[in-house]
Amino acid sequence: MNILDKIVEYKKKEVAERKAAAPVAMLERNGFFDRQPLSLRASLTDPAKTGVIAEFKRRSPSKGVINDRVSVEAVTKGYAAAGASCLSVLTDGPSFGGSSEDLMAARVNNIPILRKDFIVDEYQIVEAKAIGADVILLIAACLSPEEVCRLAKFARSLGLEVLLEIHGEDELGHICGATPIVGVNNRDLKTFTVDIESSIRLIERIPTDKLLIAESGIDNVETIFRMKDAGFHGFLIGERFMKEQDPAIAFASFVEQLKMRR
Ligand SMILES: O=C(O)c1ccccc1NCC(=O)[C@H](O)[C@H](O)COP(=O)(O)O
Repeated sequence: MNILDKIVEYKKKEVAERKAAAPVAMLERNGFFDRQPLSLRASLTDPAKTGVIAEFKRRSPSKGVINDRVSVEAVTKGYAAAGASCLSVLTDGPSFGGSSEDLMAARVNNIPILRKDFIVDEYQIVEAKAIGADVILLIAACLSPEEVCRLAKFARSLGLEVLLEIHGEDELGHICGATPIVGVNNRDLKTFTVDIESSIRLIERIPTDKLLIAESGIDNVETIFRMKDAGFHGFLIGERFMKEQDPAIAFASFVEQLKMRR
């Protein structure tokens, strides 16, 4: 069994336990449930912003501990102030050291927030709304095409946007009418190999009406410009900033480099 299958197997157990402890009706009473979500699409296409989805990520299966000394509130405020189009906050505990509390702490910011987790059940989408997320991630490698379309439609019925993540050609069939935003993960989540070139090749096969996000392994502005030229509209970046002592300062200096190249 590969690491992704293990994560998903554990996730299903975790969700079943949470469902029993806090039924949906209870989540709907959470403070954030009735707020109007912000739009990732609008933010990504705003020329005043960077197109970067800046991620708060304490650790990962591929890298172990990245940074466990910083506060989610301070880092995400810095990301937002420096021009992030969106925040991505890991809410998975066992593999990434994240939590729902992290996302709620990031909600002090007035830009869209992606709930970064392994979503396998409608319950997690209700949770996402209840903790203040605006966007959810659906990972093709964890779901069938039918599950993607069902979960995406459910998220949209709650006013949330959906980022569908694919990695290889074999996942192109997961794209559907309910998934207008498609992310191409440069990292193979089963082997952790990162390959920017294969993502660039893959986008030629994605319908041209989709908003495209490049994800993972982006560590310099040159890569952003290459990927922009190839047709990507947004860039999800975690470790490049989180590995630094002050991720917000690292992001601000990255943004300066982006501006100089414009
Ligand atoms: O990052 C991992 O090791 C990982 C392993 C298994 C499943 C998912 C994983 N990462 C999730 C992500 O998609 C990244 O956190 C995100 O794209 C940012 O990547 P990076 O800029 O390389 O930190």
